[in-house]
Order: sequence, then structure tokens, then C-alpha cells
Amino acid sequence: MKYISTRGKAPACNFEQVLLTGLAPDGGLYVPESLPRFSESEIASWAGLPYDQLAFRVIKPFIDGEIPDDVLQRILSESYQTFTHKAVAPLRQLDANEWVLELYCGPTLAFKDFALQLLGRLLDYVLTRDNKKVAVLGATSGDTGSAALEGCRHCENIDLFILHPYQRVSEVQRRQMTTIAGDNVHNIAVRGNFDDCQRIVKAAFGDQSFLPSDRQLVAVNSINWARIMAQIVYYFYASLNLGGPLRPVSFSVPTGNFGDIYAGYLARSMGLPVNQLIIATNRNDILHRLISDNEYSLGSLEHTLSPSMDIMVSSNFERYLFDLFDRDAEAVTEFVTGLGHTPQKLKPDQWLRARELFSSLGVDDDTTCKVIGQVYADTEFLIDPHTAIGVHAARVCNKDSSVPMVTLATAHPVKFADAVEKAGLQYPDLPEHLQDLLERDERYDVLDNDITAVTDFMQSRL
Ligand SMILES: Cc1ncc(COP(=O)(O)O)c(C=O)c1O
Ligand SMILES: N[C@@H](CCOP(=O)(O)O)C(=O)O
Repeated sequence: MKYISTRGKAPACNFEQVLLTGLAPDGGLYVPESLPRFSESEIASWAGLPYDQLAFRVIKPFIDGEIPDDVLQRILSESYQTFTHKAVAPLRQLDANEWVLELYCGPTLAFKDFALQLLGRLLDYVLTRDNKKVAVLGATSGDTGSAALEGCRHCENIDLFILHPYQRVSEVQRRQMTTIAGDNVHNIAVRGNFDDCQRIVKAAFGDQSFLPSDRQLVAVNSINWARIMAQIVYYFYASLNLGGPLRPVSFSVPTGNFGDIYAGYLARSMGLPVNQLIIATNRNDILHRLISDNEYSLGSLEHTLSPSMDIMVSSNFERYLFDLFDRDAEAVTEFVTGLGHTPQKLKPDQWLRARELFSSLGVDDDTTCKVIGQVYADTEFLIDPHTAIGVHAARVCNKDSSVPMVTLATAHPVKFADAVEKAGLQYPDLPEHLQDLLERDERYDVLDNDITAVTDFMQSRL
């Protein structure tokens, strides 16, 4: 399997090369040159498989023999053993044909654990085998950071640098990162927002001259292909548990960096019958504005009750545009780089194709809290604000109530006290392994919103 850049000016890579990087050298994102496709009968034969074994079948073609099958199987089994629910990704029914897929049973209580438990182990395997050291650099709006630290911190060959926007993540999210001990763990609060953190990360990938000569940067954000690859699996899992592939399923996906819904788009492209894919955003609704009005323009990034989705520049949208523009890398580059200066528009046929595939909705904080309250009143099930946005969008955008509608429940409500309390509900207890989280010592540095401040800091710690 070869991976190529969406900007068309970087050499093609194999799996291990994309695993050990982030952005391509031309600033683009890596995508498979061609996608594996599974037949209906092959997908049907996977019904009833445990999560890790299903993951093996979905992921194997992307790794293409570069990691021996028995090693991959062991790594997958260990990755999903860390989850507290035996089903790994249990489905919960909200109404007649309405479901949520609980993706927060991993160690850090958000869907990021699905990919980062795996990514950490894959990196550990490759780096130990090759006796190589790397610096992991990631930006987080709250959840990727702790999942990356939890997934990678045991690897002696990795130094971890995680940027979060200062005072813009919830207290539980911040403490999940800043209370992790270890000389290889470096938390940086940037005086800016998530887009600033992500911009700094991308700039650092573009010029790695600040690193010691024996080091390279590796991404833990969804710009790293391995993140997306792991997230494809739970679309197959949900579908197989709801009668797929013999009947289609629809998904509503709380969306920020467009990684999760892009994984759903790929599952569909690989042969999974998916009816609707709904982009559910908060007030930072650039993607909703594009789908509904063909207006792709930056606004000011707002702080909302769903802070993990306070994102304006959605990295992975570029991967989808690459397909939408029939893999015309120049057109992608022009569209994506143009966004910084002027609003962009899709051509009418492109916009139509995007709207045929995606529905969308932007949801404000008041509605988010109302939905948390409503779902709790109807089912005694407490959902987090990101999931609430997904549930609301699922209800508003559903085009066919005979098709099962699954909202991805992307995080545990215990991470978001503000939203739970504003919804008028009792804040749940922290799970056992985080019981003393609020008493643990924190360790982080606050830096200016400036690339050099961050790269100088990294240089001083490596
Ligand atoms: C809880 C939660 N929900 C939804 C999202 C959005 O996912 P994506 O960035 O893949 O669109 C995020 C952040 O990525 C998140 O942390
Ligand atoms: N919501 C994320 C933001 C980063 O997204 P990623 O999927 O690209 O890592 C977070 O919580 O950190």
C-alpha cells in the first residue's frame, strides 16, 4: 500500500513511513493511493467478531504486511483490553431506531483512545525494533492530549509535547494531561485557541531544524494516517451490530477536525452501506456553512460548552476535498491555502456531490444543554455536550426513519461539568481510576502563541 500527499508534491510513502510522520513535506496530508474494498459477503462474514479481531480485518490491508500479522493481532488485542466495557464500543438504544455508539470506554474517556491506544503500541513496536527515538508533537482541544499521553508515555523512545489552548479546556481534561508523571511528558498551555496550537504543530512539521539531528517529529493528531485508519473500524462494528451490511445504517458525527466523520466516509467507500453521514458542529460551524450555503470562510473561534469541537480549520477536510476534486492536488492546494485570505466556494457540481453525501447542522450551547436534559429525562442516560450535538443533528437531519441512526458518543460527560450543570443535572462521579484526579499535582508550562516559543522550549527539553 502506497500513501500519497493531497498536495501532490511529496514522494509516496509506505505505512511505516506515514506512521512515523505527520504532515507530508509539501504540507499535505497522506492518503492511501487506493482504498481496499470489501464485498458484502466478506463484511457479513465478520458478524459477531470481537472488536480487536474485526479491527485486524479492516486494518490489515492498510498495513500491507509491513507489520507481521501475529504482531498486529497482539497489538490490537492489547490495545482494546484497556477498555472497560467488554463490547469495547457498546451500542445504546435511545428510541425506536435511534442509537448511540459509546466510544468513551477507553482509559481517557473519549473516542481518541480507539486510535491512540493502538498508535502508541505501533510506535513502540517500530521504534524499539529500529532502536530509534522520536519527538511526538500534538495539539489538543482537550481529548487528544490525554489519550496520546496515555497511549505513548510508556514508550522509552518517545518524548511527548502536547499543546493545549490556555484556559480553554475543561478542568478534568486539563488535569488528565497535566497530572501525568514522566520525564518524557511535556504539557504546554498556549496563550491562544486550538487553531493556534494546530498551526504551530503544522509549522513545526514544516521546519524541523530545531530538533537534534537524530530526532524527527511524529504526529498524534488525526493528520497522522494511522489515527484515521483505527477510527474506520467502529463504523463497521456498529453497522454489523445493527444488521449491516444487509441493511444500511446512518451516522451522526460530532465534528471538529473532520477526522472522525472522514473515517466514516472511508468506511462507506470501502463497501460499508452507509445511508447518511451527518456533520454535527457547535457554533464553530464552518463545515455546516459550507454544506448548507457553499460558504467556506473563517470566523472568529468561539469558546463553547463543547470545547473539544472549538475548531475552525478542520485538517482532515483536505483529505475529503482531494477526492471531491477528483484527486487534483493543485486545486486542493489552491482551495485550502486560499482559505487564509478569502472565503472559498465549491463548484456547483462539487457542492451538489458533497450535499448528496453529507447533511449538516450547527448547534448552539442552549440547545446542547436542552438535549442533554431531554435525553436524560427520556432515558436516564447522561450524554456529554459533544454527543448531545450529534443527537440533535441526527434528529433534525434524519431523512429516513426506517434506517437505524447512530450518533457517535465521543466523550464521557464527566469531562464536561459546565455543560452537565447548565443542563440542570447532577455531575456524575469520576470513574475509579480518576477518583483523586482533582487532588493530584499538576505540571505544565504556559507559553506565548508563537512558533519559536514552542520550538525553543522543545529544543531545551530534548
Ligand atoms: C469529544 C469530542 N467530540 C468530537 C470531536 C470532533 O472529532 P473530529 O475532530 O474528528 O471531527 C472531538 C475532537 O476531535 C472530541 O474530542
Ligand atoms: N478534538 C480534538 C482536537 C484534535 O483533533 P484530532 O482528532 O486531530 O487529534 C481534541 O480533543 O484534542
